[in-house]
Amino acid sequence: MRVLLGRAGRLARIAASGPGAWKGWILYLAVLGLSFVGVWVSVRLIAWNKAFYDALGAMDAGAALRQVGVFFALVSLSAASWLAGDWLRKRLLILWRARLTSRALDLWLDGRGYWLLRPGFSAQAVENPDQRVAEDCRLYVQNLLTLTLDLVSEIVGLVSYIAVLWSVSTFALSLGGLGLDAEIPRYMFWLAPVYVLIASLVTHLLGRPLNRTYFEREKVEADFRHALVQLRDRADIVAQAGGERAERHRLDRRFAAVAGNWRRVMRRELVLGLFERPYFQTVLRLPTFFALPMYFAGAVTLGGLMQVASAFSSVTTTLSWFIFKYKQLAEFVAVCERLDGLMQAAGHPAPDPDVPQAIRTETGGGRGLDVSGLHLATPGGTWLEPVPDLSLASGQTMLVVGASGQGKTTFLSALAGLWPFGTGTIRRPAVAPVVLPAGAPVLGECLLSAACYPARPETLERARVLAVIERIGLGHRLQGAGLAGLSMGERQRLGLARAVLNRPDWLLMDEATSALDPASEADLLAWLRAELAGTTLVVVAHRPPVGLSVDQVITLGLPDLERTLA
Ligand SMILES: Nc1ncnc2c1ncn2[C@@H]1O[C@H](COP(=O)(O)OP(=O)(O)OP(=O)(O)O)[C@@H](O)[C@H]1O
Repeated sequence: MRVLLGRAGRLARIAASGPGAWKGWILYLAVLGLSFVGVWVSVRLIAWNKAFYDALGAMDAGAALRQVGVFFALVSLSAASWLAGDWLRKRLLILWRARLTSRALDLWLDGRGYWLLRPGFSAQAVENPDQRVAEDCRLYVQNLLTLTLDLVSEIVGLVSYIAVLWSVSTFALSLGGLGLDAEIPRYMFWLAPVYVLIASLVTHLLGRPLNRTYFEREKVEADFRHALVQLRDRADIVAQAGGERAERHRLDRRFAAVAGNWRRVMRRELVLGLFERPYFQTVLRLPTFFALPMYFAGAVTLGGLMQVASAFSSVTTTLSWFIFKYKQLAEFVAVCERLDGLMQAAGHPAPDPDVPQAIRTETGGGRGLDVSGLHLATPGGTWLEPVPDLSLASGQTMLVVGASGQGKTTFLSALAGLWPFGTGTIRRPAVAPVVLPAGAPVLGECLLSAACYPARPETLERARVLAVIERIGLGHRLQGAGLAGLSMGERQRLGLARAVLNRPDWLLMDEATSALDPASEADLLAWLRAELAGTTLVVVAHRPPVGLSVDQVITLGLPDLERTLA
């Protein structure tokens, strides 16, 4: 319980604090105030019960008609306050959800959690972060509002209903029928909490396994959705490989986990429902039966009986909050665990502590690079071949070669400050480099944003951006098709445009021109070098790029076979 309150409290602090937090609190208090109006109407309806049924018992048509009018007035007030409360509650929901989402995104992106906390990279990898940010933020705020607002108004309601029940259940229950010479004064009043306490304990025992099952449900649903997104993203590869059956098998396996979890949820909800459902249906009827002995003994009128039954069921229904909300509480517990887990992990993203992470990075004033004693390891702790010590002056070009799998890409990651595993020292420019990764992935939503990434197109001079796109030979793609179907060579051209438009102090290129024909490669690299004359260049390639003069070559691990033969 303490752990849950800790998690829920940490998340609530994020949602309800910060600049302009007062707006949220005003909305919260307004919703709370409106829910009190609802409580007042319910209390008033208990008194209405007596007045109406007594009027019926006395065959007083005028009084009964007046009570019909009172009834409609009360119901209208209740409906109006409910609708207003619901509207304000929805506004509050989006306000607090936006804060929580923004904080989650800050932590996830700024601390590089999205990179460091990937499965296979970190011992505390965060699974399905997309679902946690997109859905859990919404579910958390939704449940927080429903549960806390309900709880407060239930507590206020409870005090009012208890007062009413105390005042109307004046009669005692004689235990003479059981052979005892005793009686329980105000027995209807004492019966209510005992009845609910026993029911709550039973509910908790039957419903406890639901927490874990709900937690699993979110995970398996997210895994299934993610598998479908992967199929969409890799549509061309799957189609070329004729991988439909393999994909179907993968999706079936993920869905089998969803179905398995669903069956477990069904079983557990059935067990809980076997108790909860009959309880729900009897809680409103039983009070009348409990009060019948007094009615037949002539201690109360028909109106009095209805009033005491109504007060009793109001008290028991309010006290039964825990029972009726059990499933929602279980879901809330699961959401708090997932969302707080993401926030905590992203706040201190730590890769596997058992693998050495002793790479010292110094940022020098210039654009040069110095590497000494650098020895890199994989996230699993396997050492790669040591990187030769090197010194690259500002504006120079270095070619990195080596057979496949020797650590060239890993070396670039380490230079960029993204690879924590290993030992040694790197002195590098202060500002982050532009990295053109192997495979030439394209980031951005249209050609303009992809060419400028990570700069936003509106921050650069539009005529220049268009001229660069023309220069790399993609002017014809400015209209229409967006980024769909760009060839590997075209994506690599876009990468070169990114480098030119972002004008980095240093540029890391991983097989960034491998798909270009030699003439285009020579032309574009000469253009890139002229545009970025002062930029320090580190180029990973299995064959020296055509048209780029290289100042230094280093070989990582085993050399390329081609170079060995040469
Ligand atoms: N996230 C990771 N988890 C486990 N092993 C990794 C990871 N990243 C890289 N490795 C391993 O580290 C080694 C070096 O990989 P790297 O990609 O740096 O090689 P490379 O020299 O760039 O290869 P290629 O020329 O084929 O692109 C490989 O054995 C690779 O499997």
